[in-house]
Amino acid sequence: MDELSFEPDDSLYRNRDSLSEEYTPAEIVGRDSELQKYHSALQPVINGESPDNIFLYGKTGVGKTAATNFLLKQLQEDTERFDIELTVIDVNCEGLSSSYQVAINLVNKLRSPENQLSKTGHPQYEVYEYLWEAIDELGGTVLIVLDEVDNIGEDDSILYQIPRARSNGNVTNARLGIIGISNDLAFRENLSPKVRSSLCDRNISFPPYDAGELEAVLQQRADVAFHDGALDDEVIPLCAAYGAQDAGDARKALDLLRGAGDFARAEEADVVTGDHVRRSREEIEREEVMDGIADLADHQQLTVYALATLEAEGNTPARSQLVYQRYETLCDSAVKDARTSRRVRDFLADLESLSITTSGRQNTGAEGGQYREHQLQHDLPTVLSAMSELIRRVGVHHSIEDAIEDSNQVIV
Ligand SMILES: Nc1ncnc2c1ncn2[C@@H]1O[C@H](COP(=O)(O)OP(=O)(O)OP(=O)(O)O)[C@@H](O)[C@H]1O
Repeated sequence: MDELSFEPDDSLYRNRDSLSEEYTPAEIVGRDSELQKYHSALQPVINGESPDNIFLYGKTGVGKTAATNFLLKQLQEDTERFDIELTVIDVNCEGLSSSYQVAINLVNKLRSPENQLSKTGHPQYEVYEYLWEAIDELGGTVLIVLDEVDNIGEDDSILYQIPRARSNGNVTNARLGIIGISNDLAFRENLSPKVRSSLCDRNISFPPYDAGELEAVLQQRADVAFHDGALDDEVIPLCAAYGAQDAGDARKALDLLRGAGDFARAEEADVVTGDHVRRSREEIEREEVMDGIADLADHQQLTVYALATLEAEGNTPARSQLVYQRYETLCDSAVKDARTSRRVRDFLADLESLSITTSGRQNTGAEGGQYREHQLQHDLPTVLSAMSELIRRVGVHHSIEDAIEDSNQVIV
């Protein structure tokens, strides 16, 4: 061994970073037909022809960005080989809610740091003129990639202006193409016909991954991430099966695998097992539910709070009526007008569909009626900590006094 070389000292991971979002895989697996279509849509570039405008759509985590990065890197290498001038400008439209903002962003990507445009205060036509100028200066073929393009909102004129810039005589020296990427499936449908016909020369749909495709994605990444023999045989099929259930999202499947590796590492296990995967999944679900509760509107959170106090008293599963009474008490304490009991029943149905609570139907027996009973789907401390901000405002109910660290507040 070279004295100065570094050796990984982790017995499980060889390269944990390769499971992260930033890592670019050497190859894209499980997307053969999509890559084929994408490749053929980009073919005009290497022929020195005007590029087609391409629109990629599919749900989150299905490989749209990964396939784009992979193919454009390949295209850049090949254009160099054939002496074709190509510039790729990549803009993620997250946080850019109009064509104006996207155009300024594009201009600034093409300008030197000392020559940047300020973000406001220019007439729109002027920003477009700067853009055409900068693109003409580049010459050759210019591909503009707009990821998460659905953020652009109603002012979508740029999606019309760029594809038409050459035929409108705004750009004469460069061939211009646009690649729009979106995970909002309704976005393309809602584009004005004018924009749709210019932007969508080629539509490429990325469907969710099935379990077999996810296995291929995970296996390829695991070969880089883990030492040989570090994973039990069931680990990858299990992550793939869960990933396929979770909307066929490769990002989630990779997170699950990394979580399992982290559980195994924390307990200094020799191998990652199916049990680690299951615990990783529970942890991820728990975080999702925490986020879900924290995002609820106040009256929905008050409904969860009511159920949590009943749970702390050992009174769950609890009938809707009982939940409602406790909810009214909490509303009083919060100095909020209580919603109707019917509305709270609707909240309880919503909470069940968000996997925050579970509800069951019971028969009343002789009268032949039915009623619903509810309980939390997750442990009480998790739920209470997701609602800590609301509890601070409303006050600590006496039933949860022991479960709250800082219960030095008004007791309801
Ligand atoms: N076929 C694949 N081969 C290897 N890795 C993949 C593949 N598909 C997706 N990934 C990985 O999964 C993660 C999510 O993929 P990607 O960012 O391409 O999804 P996306 O469809 O663009 O999603 P979003 O719409 O949320 O941006 C990335 O870490 C990516 O490297």
